[in-house]
Amino acid sequence: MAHELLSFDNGGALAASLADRVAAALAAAVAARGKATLAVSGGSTPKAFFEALSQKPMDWSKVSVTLVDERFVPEDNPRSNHLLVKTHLLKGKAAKAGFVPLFHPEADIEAAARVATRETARLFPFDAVILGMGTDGHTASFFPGGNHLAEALDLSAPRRVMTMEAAGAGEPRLTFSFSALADAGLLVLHIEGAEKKAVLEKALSGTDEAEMPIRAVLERAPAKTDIYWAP
Ligand SMILES: O=C1O[C@H](COP(=O)(O)O)[C@@H](O)[C@H](O)[C@H]1O
Repeated sequence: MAHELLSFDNGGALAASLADRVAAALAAAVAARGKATLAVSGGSTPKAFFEALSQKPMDWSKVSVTLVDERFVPEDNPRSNHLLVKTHLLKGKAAKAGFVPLFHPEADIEAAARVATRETARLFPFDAVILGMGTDGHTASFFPGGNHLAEALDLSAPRRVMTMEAAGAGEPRLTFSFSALADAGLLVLHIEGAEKKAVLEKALSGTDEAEMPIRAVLERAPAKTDIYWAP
């Protein structure tokens, strides 16, 4: 499907613009259906965006927030994406939002994925999904060499939370399937820096999704992907 590159002078300008855009999408969903759903990424890139979004006035009590992917670690682990969102987004005006975690303290990660699939089923389709991208071309936890990559990228498979292990992933991961993310009302890829711009250009110049899973989003997502970039 189509994608569009939106370039900004700096990360602050990007964060402000993206926060305006996401807040408008969530407010429109609340006005239309009485509720809104948002799935965000972890990593280092989204902090300024989270801070800006947390201050947007709207009826946050009607908004459910979740993660596109999570490490199989509890919320108090410094590498937890939940901790990142709690610290930078679920505060200020956004403190009233509901948070739906992917991590659950089950005996094993497959059991946690089953619980997360059940607990997140009411969120689809997402009103807004904000993806990130690693310099290896992964997005969500769709990692090159991931043990469940082909199933995760299958758009005809049911929307669900899956497990993923990969050499580049560190801990075992929980991730929404591509089918759960790809038809969002607003689908954004948020990347910053010259290195990620070069990774994006490489992704756009080829077709092998196993090499660079971000290509699935750029080429096959039914929703248009808006790429927010700043140096
Ligand atoms: O592992 C992850 O990394 C990507 C990108 O993170 P960044 O630190 O380079 O911004 C992120 O999109 C994903 O949610 C996260 O789990």
